[in-house]
Amino acid sequence: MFSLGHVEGTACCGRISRHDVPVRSTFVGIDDIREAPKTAVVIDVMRAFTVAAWAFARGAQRIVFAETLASARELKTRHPDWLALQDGAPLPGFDLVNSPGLLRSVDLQGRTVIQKTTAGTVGALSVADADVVLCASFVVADATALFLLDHRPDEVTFVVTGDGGHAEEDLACAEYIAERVTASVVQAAPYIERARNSTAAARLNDGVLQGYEGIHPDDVDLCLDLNAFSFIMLATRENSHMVLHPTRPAADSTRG
Ligand SMILES: O=C(O)[C@H](CS(=O)(=O)O)OP(=O)(O)O
Ligand SMILES: [Mg+2]
Repeated sequence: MFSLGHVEGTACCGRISRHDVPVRSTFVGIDDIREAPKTAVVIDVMRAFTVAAWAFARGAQRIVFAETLASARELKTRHPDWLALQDGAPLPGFDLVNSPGLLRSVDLQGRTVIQKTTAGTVGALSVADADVVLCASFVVADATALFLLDHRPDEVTFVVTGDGGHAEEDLACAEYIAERVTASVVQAAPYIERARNSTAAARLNDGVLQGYEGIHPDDVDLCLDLNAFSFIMLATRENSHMVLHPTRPAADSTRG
C-alpha cells in the first residue's frame, strides 16, 4: 500500500516527485456552487460522511442519497429491504440515525442504505454532475488524499457542507486533505483540534448532555478518528440516483 509519508516533497536526483505537480484546491460552500466542478470532494465530518464510512465498515454495499425526507421514505417504500437513515432524533419510517456511535454496532452486511442528512447529502447532490465526486471526512482523509495524488486533477473543489460553507470541522478536514496531497509531511493534530473545538462538536456534546436521541457520547471522538478506514467513498450516478460506494485505492507498485 502506497504510503503518502514517504513521497519526497521536492525534486530529488533529477526525478520529479509527485508533489511537484500542483493541484489547485478551492474551498466552497454548497450555496457557492454555480456549475459542476470536474473533481469534487464533499466534506462532512460531523457526521454524514463519518457515518457513511462506518456504514461501509459494517458491511453496507452502497448508500443512496435522498434529496428530502419524503423522497427517502418513498425509496424505502419501493425498496423495503433498503435501510433509511436520517439525522436528528429517530423518525417513523426510518431505520437508522446519523450517528457513528449508534451505527457501529449494527450489522449492515450486504445492505443498501438510504441517507438523508441536513448538510452532507445535500452537498453531495449539489455536485452530482461533476466528473468525479468523493465524499470524505477525517476517517478516510489520507485514502482520499492518495486518490487525488494518484489521479492528480488540475483542480479540486472541496465542498465545505456545514454552516453555509464555514463549518470549522469541515474546513479543517478539507484543508488537511489538500495539504496532504501537496506536502510530503503534514501534522494532523492542529486540524483535528480545530474540529474538536468547532461549533458542531459543541452542538453534539450539548445534545448528549441534554439527552437528545440520535446522538451517541462517542460521536465526536469517532468523527475525529483520523484514517480509521483505508477506503475512499466515490459517488456515481446509477439510473436517477446518486450512489456512494467504498473503493480501495489501487495497490501501489510503481509510484515514485
Ligand atoms: O447529523 C449531523 O450531525 C448534522 C446535523 S447539523 O447539520 O449539524 O444540523 O448533519 P450533517 O448533514 O451530518 O452535517
Ligand atoms: Mg456536518
